[in-house]
Amino acid sequence: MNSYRSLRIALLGAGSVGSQVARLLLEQGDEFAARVGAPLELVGIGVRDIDAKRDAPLPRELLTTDLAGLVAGADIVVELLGGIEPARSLLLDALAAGADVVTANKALVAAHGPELFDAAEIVGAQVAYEAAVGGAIPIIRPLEHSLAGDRVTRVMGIVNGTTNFILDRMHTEGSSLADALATATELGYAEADPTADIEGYDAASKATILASLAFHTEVPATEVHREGITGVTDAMVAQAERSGRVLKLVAICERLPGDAGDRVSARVHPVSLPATHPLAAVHEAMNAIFVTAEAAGDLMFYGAGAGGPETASAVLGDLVSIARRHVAGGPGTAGSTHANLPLAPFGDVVARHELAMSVTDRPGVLAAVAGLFSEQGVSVESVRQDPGDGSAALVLGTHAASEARIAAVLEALEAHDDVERIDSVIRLID
Ligand SMILES: NC(=O)c1ccc[n+]([C@@H]2O[C@H](COP(=O)([O-])OP(=O)(O)OC[C@H]3O[C@@H](n4cnc5c(N)ncnc54)[C@H](O)[C@@H]3O)[C@@H](O)[C@H]2O)c1
Ligand SMILES: N[C@@H](CCO)C(=O)O
Ligand code: NA
Repeated sequence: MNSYRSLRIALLGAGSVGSQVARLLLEQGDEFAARVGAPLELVGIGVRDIDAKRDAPLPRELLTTDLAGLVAGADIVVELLGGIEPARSLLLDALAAGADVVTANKALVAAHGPELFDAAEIVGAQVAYEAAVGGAIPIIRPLEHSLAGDRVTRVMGIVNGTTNFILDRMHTEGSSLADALATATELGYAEADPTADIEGYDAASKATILASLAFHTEVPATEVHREGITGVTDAMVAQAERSGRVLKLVAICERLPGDAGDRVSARVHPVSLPATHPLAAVHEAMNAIFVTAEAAGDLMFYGAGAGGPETASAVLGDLVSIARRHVAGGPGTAGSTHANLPLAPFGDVVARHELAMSVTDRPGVLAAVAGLFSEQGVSVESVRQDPGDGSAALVLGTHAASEARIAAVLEALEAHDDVERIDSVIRLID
C-alpha cells in the first residue's frame, strides 16, 4: 500500500442501511484500505438519538447528534438519513466544502439531483447514488458508464420491492393489499411512510433517475405519470390469472421516436404481463430492470432492491470507487443532460389496454359499447362477456392505442346509460 493519508468518512444516519454500512466499514477496514490504497477512517456517525436501538452494535464514541459539525472536514459524506431536509442542506454544505457525496436517497436525487450535481461540478466533486435505484443491483453505473457508448431506447423495471411483494402475495396467497403491506413493513421493505410505495411515488423517483441517466435529459419527477397499486383489486388479480397473466407495478422510461425527433416518456403504473414474461418471475420484494439499447440489445438486471445489508453493498461500492479516485486522481464521472430531449405528454404514450366493465344485460349493448371505441379510433382486439343477473361483465382488449384516445373512450363509457361501472383498466405488456 502507498502512503496516502487516510480518508475521512462521515456517515449520516444509522438506520437499516446506515448501521450496516458502519458495521461493514468497521469490520472490513483492512480490506477496504487494500482496495482503495488508503485507510478509510469512519470519523463519526450522525444520529438523532445516541441511545436508540440499532440493527448493528456501533461504537458509542463514533455517534454524534452534530451532523453539521461531522460534515465539516470530511473527505466523503455518506448520507443515509432519507427525506429532503436536512439531507439536502447537509450535502450542499459538504459539496461546497469540496467533499464527495454518496447517497441512497432516491427522493432527494429525484427532486434535487441537478442542484447537487451542479454544486459538485463547481468544486470537481462527485455525487454517487447507486443504492438509490434497485438497491444492491448495479444499474446506475451500467447506465452511466457501461452503456455510455450506446443509445438506450427503453428502461422498464420493477423498482419498488414493497409493491412487488404485495402484488406477489395477492397472486400467490390471495392476501389482501392491506395484509401484504403490513408484512412488507415488518420485513423492512416499505418506506417510513408506505404511501410512497403503494401510490407509486418511490417508483416514480426511481423512474426520474433512470430516465434522466438513460436519455441524457433532465426528467423532473413532476413529469413522470404515476399510478400506484391502490386501485388493484382481487377481481383484477383473478382476471389476470384467468388470462395466464400477472399484475406488476413497473416504471417505463422510453425514447419515443417521432417525425419531429425523439421525445422521452417516463411513467409508473400497474401492467398485466404474460406469466411467461421474465418480469413475471420476479417474486417477493426482488427488483428487475430491463434495459434495451440500440447496439447492446436487451439487458436484464435482477437482484435485491431493498434491505439493509443489500443496500449497504451498493453504498460501499460507491464509497470505494470515490475513495480510489481520491488516491489515484483523475476526473470524476457524472451523468449528463447534453441530449436535452423534449418530454412527451402521457396522452401520446401508446399501449394495449384491457377494460373490464359492468353493463346492462340486453341485446345491442355490446355493439353500442364497441361503437364508442371505434368512434375514438381505438380498435378492439378481443371481447369477453359473462352474463350476470340483470347486468353483464364485459372485458374488452384493445390494439395499441394512445392514452389520450383511451381516456376519451373511458369518458364516453362513463357517460353511456348502459355502462353501470368501469371495473378496471389495465395496460398489457406482450
Ligand atoms: N432500506 C432500504 O431497503 C433502502 C433501499 C434503497 C434505498 N434506501 C434509502 O436509504 C436511505 C436510508 O434508508 P433506511 O431504510 O436506512 O431508513 P431508516 O429510517 O431505517 O434510517 C434513517 C435513519 O436516519 C435517522 N435520521 C433521519 N433524520 C435525521 C436527522 N435529521 N438527524 C439525525 N438522524 C436522522 C433516523 O433516525 C434513522 O435512524 C433512504 O434515503 C432510503 O430511501 C433504503
Ligand atoms: N421502499 C423501497 C425501498 C428500496 O428503495 C422499496 O420497497 O423498494
Ligand atoms: Na442500485
